[in-house]
Amino acid sequence: MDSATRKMNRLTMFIYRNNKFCKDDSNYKTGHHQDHHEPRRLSLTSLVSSSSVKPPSSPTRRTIDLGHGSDLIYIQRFLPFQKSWTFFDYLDKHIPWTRPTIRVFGRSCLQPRDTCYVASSALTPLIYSGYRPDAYSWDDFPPLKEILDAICEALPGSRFNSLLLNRYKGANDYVGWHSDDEKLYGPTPEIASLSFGCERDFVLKKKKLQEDSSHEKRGDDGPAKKRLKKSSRGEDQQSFTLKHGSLLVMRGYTQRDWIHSVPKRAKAEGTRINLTFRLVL
Ligand SMILES: O=C(O)CCC(=O)C(=O)O
Ligand SMILES: [Fe+2]
Repeated sequence: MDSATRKMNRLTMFIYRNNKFCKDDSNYKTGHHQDHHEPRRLSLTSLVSSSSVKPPSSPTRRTIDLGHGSDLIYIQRFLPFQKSWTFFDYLDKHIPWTRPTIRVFGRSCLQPRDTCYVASSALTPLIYSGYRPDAYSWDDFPPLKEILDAICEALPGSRFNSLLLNRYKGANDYVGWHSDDEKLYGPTPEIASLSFGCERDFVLKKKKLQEDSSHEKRGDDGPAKKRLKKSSRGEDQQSFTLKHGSLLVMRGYTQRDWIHSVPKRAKAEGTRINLTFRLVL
């Protein structure tokens, strides 16, 4: 075989393997995504220099009316698959993740996931579960600005100036029942939630009138269940599997009238990174 043929064969193999991978995106469901190293030809510099974050054709957008002025938008393939892995790797490596001690139901405990907070300067600080994260600057992480631009383009008229990042390092990491109804977001916050990596369930449950309005944030499942009247599945509960590269937007009175959680899932072995963009008023 001459060298030109060898070159051609290598090129054909490269194209074949990449296409095969693009079509087969099933292996990240349980977080076994080691294959994603194969097609990552995009350099990190292209993360900030190219404008290819925008999907080539507009992905399908589902609106879910929760009733009484609450609704959700779900866009499954908001970011392209491989680009999403490039973001995942950047965030996994470059975000200064911490696992803080928080207070839940009067007790101190380690937050069951890693976190980081990014916000524009001089905003009212965020405090949840007795924890006040230091805010990093958007300038520290240029790819986050790129993601923010893509979200703003998809949601005309929406504004975001802060971002809470969460990293779930396997099946036992979770976020308990809570709503993001802190005063600093106003009465009808819009929260845009972008997911990367291992798929996890995101469950919403309608608040009951009996619920104690001063409930603590992001607790474990037990006490929240006790305070809530038993909720029948159906209209009062919604569940989504948040896919790699997907965008979920919570709007209207969703934070006032609903609680949400990402429960532990034995089969979710891989790492998941979630970004929630918010507007501090
Ligand atoms: O990880 C998620 O999908 C949700 C995170 C969340 O609810 C929060 O940070 O308030
Ligand atoms: Fe939340």
